Amino acid sequence: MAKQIRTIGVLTSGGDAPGMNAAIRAVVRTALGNGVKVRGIRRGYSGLLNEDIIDMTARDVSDTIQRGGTILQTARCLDMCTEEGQQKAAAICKKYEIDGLVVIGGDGSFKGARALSNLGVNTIGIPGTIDMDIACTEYTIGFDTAVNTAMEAIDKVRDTSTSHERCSVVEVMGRDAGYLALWCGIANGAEKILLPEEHDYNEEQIIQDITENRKRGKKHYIIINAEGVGDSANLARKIEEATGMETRATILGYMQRGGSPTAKDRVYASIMGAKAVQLLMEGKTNRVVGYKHGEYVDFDIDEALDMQKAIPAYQYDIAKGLSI
Ligand SMILES: Nc1ncnc2c1ncn2[C@@H]1O[C@H](COP(=O)(O)OP(=O)(O)OP(=O)(O)O)[C@@H](O)[C@H]1O
Ligand SMILES: O=P(O)(O)OC[C@H]1O[C@](O)(CO)[C@@H](O)[C@@H]1O
Ligand SMILES: [Mg+2]
Repeated sequence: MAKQIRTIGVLTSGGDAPGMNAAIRAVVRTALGNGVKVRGIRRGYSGLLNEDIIDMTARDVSDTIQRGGTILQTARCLDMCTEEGQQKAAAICKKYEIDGLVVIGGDGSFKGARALSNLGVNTIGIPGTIDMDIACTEYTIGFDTAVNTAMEAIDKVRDTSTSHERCSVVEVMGRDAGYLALWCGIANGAEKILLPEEHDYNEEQIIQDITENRKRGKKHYIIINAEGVGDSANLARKIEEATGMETRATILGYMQRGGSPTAKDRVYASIMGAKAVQLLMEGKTNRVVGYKHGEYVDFDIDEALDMQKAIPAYQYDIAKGLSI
């Protein structure tokens, strides 16, 4: 029979994502509603290693569902990538009598969760990342807010680009993943989308395309460039030199990760947060919550991390076809 869970820990890790607070709230209230104590771990794995741990009540998460960022703070913690750091983190969980840990973050954070699971800490991951790069789930908390924020910003860039008949290189987040760039590319009707996953990015071809577009009477040329491709200012300079079309680079940056979560992010976060606690209460460990084929599901973390996710070629091709 599974050991009864008396205390649950919760932390957020990696880049913050809108909806993380809704997930924390759901974890806290589902646990407390089932007579389980909650310890909030501040600053991700860094806070765990520094024993930055607080008891949480239902009131601690009042008035947070609508707030961006994470009330628990977050961090990227290199020590957690070492065996020594992982052993220490597991020992601290035991010291604070944490029978189950909920980790809200991206693929990197899940690797830390897997390490803790292997060291005997029951751990469940919730996908919270604006990158949407977790293969086992069709949705990650934060993506909808981020893509809508970026889309609205790019609409504004487009207005001024059209008015001045300029080219704009707009850099969106995504160091390794191009989902945000692809979605903005389609939603904003961009002429070109540059993704970290596509290695066929060809400056000559972009320059030729811009020249042909001008001949066809297009008033602007919008390039959505993912952070992983980067170098937007340099690309803008080269385009201007080669085509004579005034070209500006706009880096949207952290505005994409901030802001109040959309209804979609709040709802997914609330359900995933509650499900994570239910899994721990069933004695499960080393699982990650996901959303697949219209249902909330869970996967083994090892299997989830082994799954591959590629940019859908079909969607990318359609985006190209619509940009004529
Ligand atoms: N291989 C690993 N083993 C143990 N812990 C890891 C490992 N990789 C990452 N982590 C931990 O998870 C933290 C967050 O990872 P990372 O910076 O990749 O962000 P993420 O969770 O993928 O989120 P996002 O990509 O949305 O910013 C790292 O700072 C580190 O503490
Ligand atoms: O500057 P930071 O905090 O390392 O974050 C940048 C990275 O994190 C993400 O924003 C995801 O949170 C990636 O898209 C990006 O590459
Ligand atoms: Mg990641």
